[in-house]
Amino acid sequence: MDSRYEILRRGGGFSGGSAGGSPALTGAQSRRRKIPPRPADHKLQVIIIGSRGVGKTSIMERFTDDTFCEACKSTVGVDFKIKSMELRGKKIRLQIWDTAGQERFNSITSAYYRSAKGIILVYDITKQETFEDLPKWMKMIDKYASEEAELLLVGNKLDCETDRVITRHQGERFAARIAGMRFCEASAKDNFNVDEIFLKLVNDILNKLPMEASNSELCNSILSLQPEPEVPPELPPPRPRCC
Ligand SMILES: Nc1nc2c(ncn2[C@@H]2O[C@H](COP(=O)(O)OP(=O)(O)OP(=O)(O)O)[C@@H](O)[C@H]2O)c(=O)[nH]1
Repeated sequence: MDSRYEILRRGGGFSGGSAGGSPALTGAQSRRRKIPPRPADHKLQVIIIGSRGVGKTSIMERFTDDTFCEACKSTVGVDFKIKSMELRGKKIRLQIWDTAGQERFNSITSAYYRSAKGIILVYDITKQETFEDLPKWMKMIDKYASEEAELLLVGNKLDCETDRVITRHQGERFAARIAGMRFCEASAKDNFNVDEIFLKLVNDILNKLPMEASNSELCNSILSLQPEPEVPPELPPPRPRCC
């Protein structure tokens, strides 16, 4: 079959093409359509957990779609989004699992922990109980997640500074007690530190991949979504995992 016909047929019905007498593609269009998308160098899964209403969905949607919903529905079970990103010259296909904060979904959500290479544990800096729930979430991590998973604690809703009840120091102290856990505060609403959460987590995950460790690209790290800083100042340097 004529390869040009193949291209037209696959593209048929899309975006305002005329019904009869298909115009020939220009050389440039033809070339553009033939190029398949570059396959991902790495496919990674990360999971977002934390109590109800802390902003897990909002963080995910701010990162994947740059949107924020003032009154979104509670997640039922598990939802996910995919975002491709460039990091250190590698194409990363990131699958983000957004879990329900309600306890009654724990039996469903726990099934997603095992394959996650990174875990984002979120609390709300304006809600004491979401911080007090953290040990409960750590138990879930200990029980269901891989020991190799990178951990990041996020105090969300930083834009609500006047309603803050959990100090930054409390968040830092909690994270410091968990071997290898990083910490930052963020605002999904104001889009503060959201890209950094994912970039930092993926960067840490890549550092653990055996192939990557010997790769000289490590010396020239570039986080493509954010030209600078490479390591956000909010995040402390990694600590070795030990108890
Ligand atoms: N002010 C402010 N509100 C936020 C922020 N992030 C989320 N919210 C609001 O908090 C509420 C809950 O947000 P969600 O993203 O649905 O929270 P969730 O953790 O996914 O909730 P569950 O699915 O029930 O577990 C919504 O009304 C959001 O608009 C933030 O950074 N600042």
